[in-house]
Amino acid sequence: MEGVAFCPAHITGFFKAHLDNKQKDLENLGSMGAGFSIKQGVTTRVKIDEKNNHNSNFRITTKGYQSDKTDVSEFVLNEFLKTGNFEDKFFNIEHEISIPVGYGLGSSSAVALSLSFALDQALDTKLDKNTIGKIAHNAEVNCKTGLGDVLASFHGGFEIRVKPGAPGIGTVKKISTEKISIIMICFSPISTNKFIKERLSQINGLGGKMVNRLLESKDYEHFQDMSLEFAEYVDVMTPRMQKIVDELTQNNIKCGIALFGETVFSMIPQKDENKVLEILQEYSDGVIIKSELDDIGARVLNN
Ligand SMILES: Nc1ncnc2c1ncn2[C@@H]1O[C@H](COP(=O)(O)OP(=O)(O)OP(=O)(O)O)[C@@H](O)[C@H]1O
Ligand SMILES: CC(C)(CO)[C@@H](O)C(=O)[O-]
Repeated sequence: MEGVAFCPAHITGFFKAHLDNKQKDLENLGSMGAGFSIKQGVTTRVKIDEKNNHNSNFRITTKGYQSDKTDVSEFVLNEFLKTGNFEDKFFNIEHEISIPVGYGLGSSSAVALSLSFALDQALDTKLDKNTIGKIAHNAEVNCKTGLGDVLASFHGGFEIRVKPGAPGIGTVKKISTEKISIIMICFSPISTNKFIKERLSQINGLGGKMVNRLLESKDYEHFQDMSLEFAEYVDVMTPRMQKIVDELTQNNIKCGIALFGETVFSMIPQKDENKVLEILQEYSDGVIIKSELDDIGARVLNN
C-alpha cells in the first residue's frame, strides 16, 4: 500500500484573517487574501506495512530542507487513522521538501496537503478531493502554521481568496497572466505560529480592502505594490529586505514580500529574469529560488 503526492509551495502577499472565536469548526476559519503557487514544493511518499515489532505505528522522515517539528503531519495522519482500523499497520511517511521551511513559502501547508493526498491513495480511502483538502486545512489552522495556504495551493496558480475556509468552503478566483518568472531571495525564517498567536489581532484592516482592489485590477504588478504596502503595514520589513526592494525598484522591477518570512519575491516577464538574478546574486547571504507558477495545485503523482 503506497501513495505519492505533490503540493506546490504557496506565497501570500497580503491577507485578512478569519479566526472568529465563536466559530469553532476549523474548516470555517482561514483567511482571504492573495498569492501564488510555484513549481517547487513538497512531495510526500507513504508506505504502509505490517506493524510487526515497531514500537510506534508511524515514522516521519524528511529529505531536503528540514523542520523542527512534525505536528502538522501527525494531525493529518491521525485524521486518517479515524477512518478505519489500522492497529496492525505501520505508516512510513517521507516528505521531500524543496523549499526552505519557515520563510513564507507555505511549507507546512504543502506538507499537510501532499500527505493528505498520499494517505488517501495509500489507504484507498477514496475521499472526495475537498475532504482531503479539509483535513490538511484543519491541520494547518489547528497548529497555527497557516490560514489560507491550503485553500490556495489546493487550486494552484495566481489566486485571490475571496471566501475564507477549507477547500469546499472557501473559494478562490484565479487570475491568468502572461508567462511570468518568479524569483525569490530568502534570508531568515519568521514563525507563522508566533505571528498568529501574538500579532494577528493588530493587523486586520487592510487585507480585505486589498482583495477588492485586486479583484478590480487583476494585475500581478498591482499585487506586488500592495504586498509591499501590506508588509510595511504589518511591520515585517527588515533593513536587508528594504535594501533589495529599493534596488529592484530603482531598476523598474516590481517585487513583494512573502508572509511570513524574510523573503522578497519578484514576479516578472521572462525577459527580465537575468536582470533580477544579477541584482539578487550580489546578496550572498540569501537563498535564491527561481520558479514559475504552478497552475495545477496539489495532486497525486502516479508512480
Ligand atoms: N511535517 C512538518 N514539516 C515541516 N514543518 C512542520 C511539519 N509539521 C509542523 N511543522 C511546523 O511548521 C513550521 C513551518 O511553518 P511556518 O508557517 O512557520 O512556515 P512555512 O509554512 O514555511 O511558511 P508560511 O509562513 O508561508 O506559512 C515548522 O517550523 C514546524 O514547526
Ligand atoms: C497566515 C499566512 C500569511 C501564513 O502563511 C497565510 O496562511 C494566509 O495568507 O492565510
